Amino acid sequence: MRDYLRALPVFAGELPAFDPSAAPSSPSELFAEWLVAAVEAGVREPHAMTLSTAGANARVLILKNVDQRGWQFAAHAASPKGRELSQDPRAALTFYWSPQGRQIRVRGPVHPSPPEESAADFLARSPGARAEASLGRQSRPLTDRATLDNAVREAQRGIEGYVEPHWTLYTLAPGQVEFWQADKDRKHTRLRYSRTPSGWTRGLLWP
Ligand SMILES: Cc1cc2nc3c(=O)[nH]c(=O)nc-3n(C[C@H](O)[C@H](O)[C@H](O)COP(=O)(O)O)c2cc1C
Repeated sequence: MRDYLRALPVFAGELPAFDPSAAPSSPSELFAEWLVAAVEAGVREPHAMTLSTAGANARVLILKNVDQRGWQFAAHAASPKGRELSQDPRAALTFYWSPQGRQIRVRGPVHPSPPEESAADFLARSPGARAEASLGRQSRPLTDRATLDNAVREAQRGIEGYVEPHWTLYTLAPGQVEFWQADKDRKHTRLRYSRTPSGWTRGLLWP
């Protein structure tokens, strides 16, 4: 396996240019620029990201929105990640867009959004996704597939107009955001934004 892994290429293909001196003053603006570039480069699911929680746990989630408040995602509050976030709000998000050799790391505390925003997110989901989420059993042991199918079928009967009260739109308010651009010679470009009381500061990091 070691030789097999060693033979796999890293940062193959053409990599985009990144000039940190021309970067916008806020990380959400640069994130939006990189996201659009990732879509144009054909990255599949560029809005899939790894959420790491303080309980030394990580999983992939879908990004719901980014604005001046932060990066948003949605989940059931009774899931392991929901419980971990209520115990310790410190978290990190990681994006990796392989065709471009780009990584983005976002760190900061996570807060639940107001119930009406969470409800709007829940209602925007498909009926099947709402029914599944309404069960509130995520990550618990499952005896067999038929039990899941029956439970979802049952939940779908009363799903019209129902809002799952534990469904939560979370916002990670970033303290630091790092943009990482791969370089074939390993002289990667790293630009880190740090939040200060007077706004964002920017600085380069050693690769
Ligand atoms: C591409 C992708 C997108 C996902 N999106 C979400 C999501 O938006 N919300 C969610 O709760 N789980 C999502 N999941 C499932 C999570 O990775 C995870 O399995 C689940 O939330 C249970 O995590 P937990 O046990 O840490 O709470 C997604 C998985 C993948 C692979």
